[in-house]
Amino acid sequence: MEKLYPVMMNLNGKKAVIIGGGKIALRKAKGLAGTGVKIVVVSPGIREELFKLHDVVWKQKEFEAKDIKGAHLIFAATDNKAVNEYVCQCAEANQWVNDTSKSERSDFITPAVIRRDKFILAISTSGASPELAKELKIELENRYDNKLEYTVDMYAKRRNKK
Ligand SMILES: C[C@@]1(CC(=O)O)c2cc3[nH]c(cc4nc(cc5[nH]c(cc(n2)[C@H]1CCC(=O)O)[C@@](C)(CC(=O)O)[C@@H]5CCC(=O)O)C(CC(=O)O)=C4CCC(=O)O)c(CCC(=O)O)c3CC(=O)O
Ligand SMILES: NC(=O)C1=CN([C@@H]2O[C@H](COP(=O)(O)OP(=O)(O)OC[C@H]3O[C@@H](n4cnc5c(N)ncnc54)[C@H](O)[C@@H]3O)[C@@H](O)[C@H]2O)C=CC1
Repeated sequence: MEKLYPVMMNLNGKKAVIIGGGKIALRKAKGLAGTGVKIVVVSPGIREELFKLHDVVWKQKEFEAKDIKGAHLIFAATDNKAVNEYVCQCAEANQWVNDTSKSERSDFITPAVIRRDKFILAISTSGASPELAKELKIELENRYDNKLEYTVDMYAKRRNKK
């Protein structure tokens, strides 16, 4: 695989479509929540917690190609790998797809994340071991504690004075 490029995205006003309404769909939606992105979930069934999330619109149906029209980000998160593969096939070349069941098929992947307001630490193994990314996150959570919010604000203030 080619090397991956890390980036922090401003998703305000963009559209993300998640195919599937289960555990992994919920995890991806939680990561997107609060970014200002419009989240559409396409799935015959949906977890209650996902349904209740802010900014989520649920289309109760099985996936069809037209469901990803106009989407900037697409998450193929069904428990059916053939459906996930079909989602990838349906995407236009200028759309970004994350196949949660097959990293090599993805245009982007989501890292393990530590967030302290403006401070964001993203940890990735380039898809090699999500489990390790999660373990490292847990290990680093104490090192980068809530105080960091204030440290960032302090540095930002000092910077703005210049
Ligand atoms: C490529 C990637 C694509 C993507 O999902 O974006 C991907 C892919 C896959 N994950 C799989 C399995 C598991 N994933 C987790 C957990 C997490 N997975 C996350 C990210 C990523 N997972 C991306 C790479 C990240 C990197 O750069 O390293 C985390 C970090 C963040 C997040 O989910 O947003 C989140 C931790 C959240 C946290 O911080 O707590 C666990 C453990 C658990 O759930 O507790 C397991 C079970 C153990 C195991 O299998 O290792 C499978 C097999 C599926 C199958 O069996 O079919 C695939 C498919 C494949 O490998 O091809
Ligand atoms: N990337 C990651 O971090 C991980 C990815 N996975 C992958 O994610 C997949 C999903 O896992 P879970 O969310 O736990 O499964 P789940 O069983 O909780 O949810 C599956 C969802 O897919 C929906 N679905 C099924 N067929 C569909 C169709 N044709 N169109 C639209 N929606 C459809 C179901 O209604 C259900 O809501 C797994 O099969 C696995 O391959 C699993 C673990 C971690």
